[in-house]
Amino acid sequence: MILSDILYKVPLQAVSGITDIEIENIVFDSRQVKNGSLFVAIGGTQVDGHNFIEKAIELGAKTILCERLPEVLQENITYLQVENSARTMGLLAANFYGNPSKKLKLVGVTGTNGKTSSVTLLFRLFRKLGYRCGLLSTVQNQIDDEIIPSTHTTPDSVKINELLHEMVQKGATYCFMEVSSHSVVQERIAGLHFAGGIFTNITHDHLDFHETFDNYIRAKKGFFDQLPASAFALVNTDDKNGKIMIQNTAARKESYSLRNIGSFKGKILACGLFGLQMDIDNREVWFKLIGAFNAYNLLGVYGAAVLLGENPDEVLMQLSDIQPPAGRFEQVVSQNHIVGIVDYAHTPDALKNVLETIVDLQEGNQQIITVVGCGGNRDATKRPIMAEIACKFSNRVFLTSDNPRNEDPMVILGQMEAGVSSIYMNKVQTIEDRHEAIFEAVKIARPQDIILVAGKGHETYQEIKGVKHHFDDKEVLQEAFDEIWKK
Ligand SMILES: CC(=O)N[C@H]1[C@@H](OP(=O)(O)OP(=O)(O)OC[C@H]2O[C@@H](n3ccc(=O)[nH]c3=O)[C@H](O)[C@@H]2O)O[C@H](CO)[C@@H](O)[C@@H]1O[C@H](C)C(=O)N[C@@H](C)C(=O)N[C@H](CCC(=O)O)C(=O)O
Ligand SMILES: Nc1ncnc2c1ncn2[C@@H]1O[C@H](COP(=O)(O)OP(=O)(O)OP(=O)(O)O)[C@@H](O)[C@H]1O
Ligand SMILES: N[C@H](CCC[C@H](N)C(=O)O)C(=O)O
Ligand SMILES: [Mg+2]
Repeated sequence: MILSDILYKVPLQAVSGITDIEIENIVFDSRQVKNGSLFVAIGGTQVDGHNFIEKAIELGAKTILCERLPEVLQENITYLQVENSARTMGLLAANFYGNPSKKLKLVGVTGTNGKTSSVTLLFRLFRKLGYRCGLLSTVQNQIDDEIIPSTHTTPDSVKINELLHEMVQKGATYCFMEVSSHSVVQERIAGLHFAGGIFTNITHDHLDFHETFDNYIRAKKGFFDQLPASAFALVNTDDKNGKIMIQNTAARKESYSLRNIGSFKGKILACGLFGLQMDIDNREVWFKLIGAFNAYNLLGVYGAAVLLGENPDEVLMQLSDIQPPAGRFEQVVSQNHIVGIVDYAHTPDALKNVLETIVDLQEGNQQIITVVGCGGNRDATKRPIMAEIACKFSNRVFLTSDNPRNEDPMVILGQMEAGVSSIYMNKVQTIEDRHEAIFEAVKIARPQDIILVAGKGHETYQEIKGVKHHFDDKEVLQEAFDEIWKK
């Protein structure tokens, strides 16, 4: 594509060089540059992409998009100077791929917890309603039946536009995507045209990146601030920051609630291992998802579908038949009836919600045994809190590793242990190796006991020092059940 076409309606501070040149691709990593690339220099959390401009030119980049021009400009290279290169990259990527977000209805979901659950429900619902659909999520990206592996909750702006373009080519009329707070701050969603946005909730997470909770709120609000007037902004008003999200949005303000008034009202009638029984807009419905927190996800999804023009009765009928995504309250039951639950709870609020749900299901002298860890190179302040929550709601707790990444697992575990009150000391044990921790949990379990293995959900790896080793909580639980309890 010709550079001047990619620059259509893109604000630039300065241009040096010709713009009628062919651009092969847009890249923001010098290691991906090929002949004819447009290289975007972005300031990062580790290094500054501006340091790699020379390298990119050596490798064949003909155009450089940057915030600061190099001291010496090279001949035959076009330099574009802008205020914010990440944001501008979003605009260029959209133009490069023919603005695919305008050719389908794109709905984004943001919130600390419930994004994957909500977008997956929406994707499955709209497919059942007869539409071709796309999905961008933590678990996987998808175009109808085709599964495309996912590396981030929200990919970079070039990848998003490339995938949306492919969705449009394949006839998709809807795409449901997760909008992480990182993606808003890093402008990964710049230049996208949303038909709607949903806010699930905001609780403690990612303070390593945002530094303060106020900054975290501001990041999520940034998504709603950029929605167009034609979109809807649907927020959970039972979350105390729900209304803040839509203070400055141009979009149509809508709300959902189990406790307050709202555009979409719901009530939990019953909640058990069978799923949820709810009253939604005066209709009684049964769902297959477990846990009160899923009542919020279901209500938000219902509201969004109605706002997108679907018939409420049809929506509820189809939604009642949908399964949750992988690794969200997934059960593995042993032959002697020990109930294993694998759940992606990796924040204090998610862990509390899942454990409260399990406590509600607890009968007689059933024990709750929790296996949990906290990720390395991520918010360290949530570690002591999560350990204390695990102890508060469980009879026995095994603290263990969850993607230590580049940190020492024993340091992470020490920070978790520091949060455990002295009254709980006798029920908690630290076992660094996750495989061993799950096996120990299974060894001490009796029939009917519930073992929660939290934090990794659908993940099929344990990331240690940059290497992803195969690890699947469900597989390990099954293996432990088979080895220890199969007669
Ligand atoms: C903290 C964070 O968000 N990091 C993301 C960020 O990287 P960064 O800012 O650290 O990049 P950097 O290494 O400092 O490099 C700066 C720039 O120099 C470039 N560079 C670097 C080296 C080189 O040789 N040449 C070169 O051109 C890089 O490509 C980059 O453009 O930009 C990269 C490119 O888009 C992302 O891959 C990377 O995600 C890392 C892998 C990551 O783990 N991110 C997580 C925290 C994340 O984004 N999570 C959210 C979900 C959170 C949630 O809601 O749970 C997500 O959306 O996935
Ligand atoms: N609406 C909700 N409110 C609170 N907790 C929830 C909600 N929905 C799901 N959870 C809990 O959070 C966990 C993660 O859910 P989900 O994967 O849907 O969140 P996410 O926002 O996509 O997370 P991530 O930020 O990692 O992408 C679930 O396994 C469950 O324990
Ligand atoms: N999207 C979250 C996932 C956390 C999952 C948990 N298993 C971990 O590795 O911390 C993050 O990147 O913080
Ligand atoms: Mg997710």
